[in-house]
Amino acid sequence: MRDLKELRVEIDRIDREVVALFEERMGISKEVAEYKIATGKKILDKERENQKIEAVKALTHNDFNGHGVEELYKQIMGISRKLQYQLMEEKALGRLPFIMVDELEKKNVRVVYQGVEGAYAQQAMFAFFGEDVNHFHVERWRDAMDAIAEGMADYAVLPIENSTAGIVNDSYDLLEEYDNYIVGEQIISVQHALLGMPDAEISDIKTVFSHPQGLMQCAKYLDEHRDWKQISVLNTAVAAKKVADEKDKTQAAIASTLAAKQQGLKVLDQGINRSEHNSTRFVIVTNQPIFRKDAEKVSICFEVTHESGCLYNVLSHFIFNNLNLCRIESRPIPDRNWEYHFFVDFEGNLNDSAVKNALRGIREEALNMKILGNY
Ligand SMILES: C=C(O[C@@H]1C=C(C(=O)O)C=C[C@H]1O)C(=O)O
Repeated sequence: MRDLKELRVEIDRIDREVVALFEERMGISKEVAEYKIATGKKILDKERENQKIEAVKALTHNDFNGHGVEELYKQIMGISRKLQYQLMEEKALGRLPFIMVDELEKKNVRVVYQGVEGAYAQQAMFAFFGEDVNHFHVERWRDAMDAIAEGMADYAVLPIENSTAGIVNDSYDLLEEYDNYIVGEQIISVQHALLGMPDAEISDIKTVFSHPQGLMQCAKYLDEHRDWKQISVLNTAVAAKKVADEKDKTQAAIASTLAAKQQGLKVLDQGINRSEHNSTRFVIVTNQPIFRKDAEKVSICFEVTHESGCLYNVLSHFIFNNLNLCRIESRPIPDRNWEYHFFVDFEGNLNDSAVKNALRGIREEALNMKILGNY
C-alpha cells in the first residue's frame, strides 16, 4: 500500500493539470463568446452540449466514471456559459425592457383595489398612497388587473402572501397571465375579529363568512366552534357587508374592526387569528414596465422543461452571480398536469450587472421567463 502523503502528492500534480486545462478551456469559451456576440448567436447550444456529454462519457471505462464525467461536464459547460453571458453583458449591452424612474408617481393617480370599503386591500392602499388618494374598488382581482391593463386605473393593489396562511394563489396566477408589473409592496398587520349583528351574541352564531384566507388564518379559533358552518366569500369586507345586509343574528363575518365600523356591526370577539403577528403582503401593480432606481427586490416567473436538473440549472445563475433568493413558489400550469410555473423573488436592482447577467442566463436557458417587477 502506498503512503497517504505520496498519494496526495500525486493528486496535487493531477489537479494542477486539471486546473490548467480548465483555464485553457475557459479561454477558448471566451473566444466562442466573441464569435457568438459578433454573429448574434445564442450562448446556449443544447445540441452541442448533449453531443459533448455523450462523447466524454464514451471516453470513460466504467458506469461510475461515466455518470461522474456527465455531472462534471454539466458543471463545466454551465460555468463556460456563465462566462459567455458575462462577456455578452459587457460587450453587447442590450437593455432590459424596463424604464428606471427616480420615484413612483403617487399624487394625481387613480388606484383600484378588490373588495368593498374596509377591505384589508384598502388599508394597504391608504398606507402606500396616503388616505386622500383617488380610488375605486372592483369585485374581483381579475377586474383590478383589467382596470390597470385598460388604463382605468394607474395602480392596483393585490394581496400576495399572508404570514400564516401562505401565498394567495390567484394573485400569482394573474401576475403570470397579465402584462402588468409590480412596482411596490405594502405589508399590513391583519387582526381579524368576529363580527355579528348589533343584537347578536357568540352563542347565536351558526354560520360564519369570510375570505378563504380569513378562515384559514382563524382555523384554530374556528376549531373551537365546530358546529359553525364556514362559507367562503370574495373577501372579508364582502363577508361583513353580507352579514349587515341580511340582518340575520345567527350569521357572523371574520373581518377587520374597521369593517365592523363601516357596516355597523358588533365586534363579538377580537384577535381571533392564530398568530398575533398575522400580516399580509400586498403588491402594487401597474401597466408599465417601470422600476425605482433604488428598488431592491426583483420578482420573476419562469417555466423549465420536465427534465432532471433543469430547476437546479436556473437557480445556479443566482448562486453564480451571488444573488440572494428571498422566496420561491411554484404554481400548476392549467391543462398541463404536474408541470409548474416557478416564481422567484431575489434581492437586487435591474441596473446591477449581477442581476442583468443572471436574468440573461435564465431567459436563455429556461423555457420562458418573465420579469414581474423590481420594487
Ligand atoms: C462553448 C460553447 O458555448 C456553450 C458551452 C459549451 C461548452 O462549454 O462546451 C457548449 C455549448 C454551448 O452551450 C459552444 O457553443 O461551443
